[in-house]
Amino acid sequence: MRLATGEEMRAIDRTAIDELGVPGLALMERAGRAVAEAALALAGPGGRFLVLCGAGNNGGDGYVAARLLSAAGRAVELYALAPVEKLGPDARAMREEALAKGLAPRDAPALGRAEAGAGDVVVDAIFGTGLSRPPEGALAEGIAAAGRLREAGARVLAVDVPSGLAADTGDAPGACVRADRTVTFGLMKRGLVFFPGAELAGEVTVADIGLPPAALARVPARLALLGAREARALVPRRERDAHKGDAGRLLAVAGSAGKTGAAHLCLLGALRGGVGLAWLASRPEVLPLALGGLPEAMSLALPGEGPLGERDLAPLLEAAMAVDALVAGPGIPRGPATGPLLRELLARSGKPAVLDADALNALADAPGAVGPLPPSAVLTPHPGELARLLRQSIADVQRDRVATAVASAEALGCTVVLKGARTVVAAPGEVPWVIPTGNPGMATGGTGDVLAGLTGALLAGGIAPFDAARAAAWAHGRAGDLAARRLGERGLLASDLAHALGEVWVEWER
Ligand SMILES: NC(=O)C1=CN([C@@H]2O[C@H](COP(=O)(O)OP(=O)(O)OC[C@H]3O[C@@H](n4cnc5c(N)ncnc54)[C@H](O)[C@@H]3O)[C@@H](O)[C@H]2O)[C@@H](O)CC1
Ligand SMILES: [K+]
Repeated sequence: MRLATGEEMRAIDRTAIDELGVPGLALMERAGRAVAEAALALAGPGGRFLVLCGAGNNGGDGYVAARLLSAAGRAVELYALAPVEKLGPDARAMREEALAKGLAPRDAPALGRAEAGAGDVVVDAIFGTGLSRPPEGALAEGIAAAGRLREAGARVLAVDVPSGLAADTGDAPGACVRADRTVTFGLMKRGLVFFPGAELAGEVTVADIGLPPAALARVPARLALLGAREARALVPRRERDAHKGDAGRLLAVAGSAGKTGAAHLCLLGALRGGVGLAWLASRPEVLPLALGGLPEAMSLALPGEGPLGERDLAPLLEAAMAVDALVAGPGIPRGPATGPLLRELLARSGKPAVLDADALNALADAPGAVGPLPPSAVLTPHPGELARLLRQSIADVQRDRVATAVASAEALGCTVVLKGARTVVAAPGEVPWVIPTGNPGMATGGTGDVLAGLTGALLAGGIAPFDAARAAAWAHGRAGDLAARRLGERGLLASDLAHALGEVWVEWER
């Protein structure tokens, strides 16, 4: 599903109105109708509606909703929180129509005295995508009143976005409405997907307000949200006559003394991810500990000790030539020669590869800017790892996660999976995707190792790197969500998540 910014919505609206002849008032009427329908569905029997209208077209939608709710015979209190001179022509016309139908607008002080309770609905039409600075004055009072009325038992329905939310980022620069539901228009907004916006918006629905497909097509999509059906479509069903070779062979370079669990979880992720055959390459003393309880996995001992380096290239390359994909990184022993070894392994084998954790740190250890990798590589950094690769601070990486993921994919020439709350997957020349699955319970040791193994399994199964990365990130988050339902976010272990991948496949194979 495509995600839009406020600026993109304005460009689409302008195209629809100015070039395709769709009357702006018709769009506003449909927007207000969608709000009125959602408000009726949210209200209790006989519930009243308190409609709070601000200074822009968002307020215009509110005036339409108030008129339609009143016409449906429901009790409506209409609050006009901005002077009429501030309204644009469409919103002003809708206000006049509401007044002509007998609605009398009240002011901000009256809202301060308003009361509401269970069954009532507050319609928040104070700010939409036009918010340009933190709310203040009567408009901020409106936001505060919505909060007070919600505490008293009313439900809050946000029009387009919760008022006070920055529609492009999901940040709230000042006071912001907390909604139970949000009806957004035409396209899903970015700010409704990222935190805290995703939390403040409640349940979000996208209403079709009749924007012509030609207007939507005129403004290219720059970000998308991976839905369940889209994720599932990335992973082909297994043929009925498949054998283990078809499901792919994976070589994982993982684990070291003290980090045998990272290798175990990586292999577990790969096996639960459906790989046909999986090998763990590691130092001899690591193998028995890492593969305990994993009889399905095979092993490749890398003789010697200490960090991975030049002398490991020959055995790794030989093993790599016999598999379909590689994973490198979880818990590997890292030294100055590890980065060059991994680059050499990828270049000489030509196999698609997931690079995670200390493989990324090993690349970052090299002096100067980190140069491009083969296009079939998939990097799965958390913000700290990406910051090291890009020679930036973590705050820089996190400031605009989408932009960082896109820029790093371009600079590194391959797929980048920027992990965190709302993982972003980017690849050179592709529209980036946001992954909506997952929960804070996954912020626990080992879940990244599971993702690396799972991504490797999908790569080994022949799925293209960008598709494998997106499907794996989605399924990983979904498995985390399913496991957290049973164990709680607090109780969730990385191994629980790996096993819950089986439940995701049950959903997908239905
Ligand atoms: N044709 C269109 O453009 C349509 C727009 N629609 C609605 O219009 C909204 C966007 O309308 P607008 O661009 O008018 O923006 P808003 O309705 O979000 O209003 C913001 C208004 O308040 C002002 N403002 C911004 N921040 C402020 C602050 N902190 N304190 C005081 N005033 C502030 C802005 O200058 C602007 O006039 C959408 O969210 C959607 O609800 C819908 O009616 C569908 C059609
Ligand atoms: K709003």
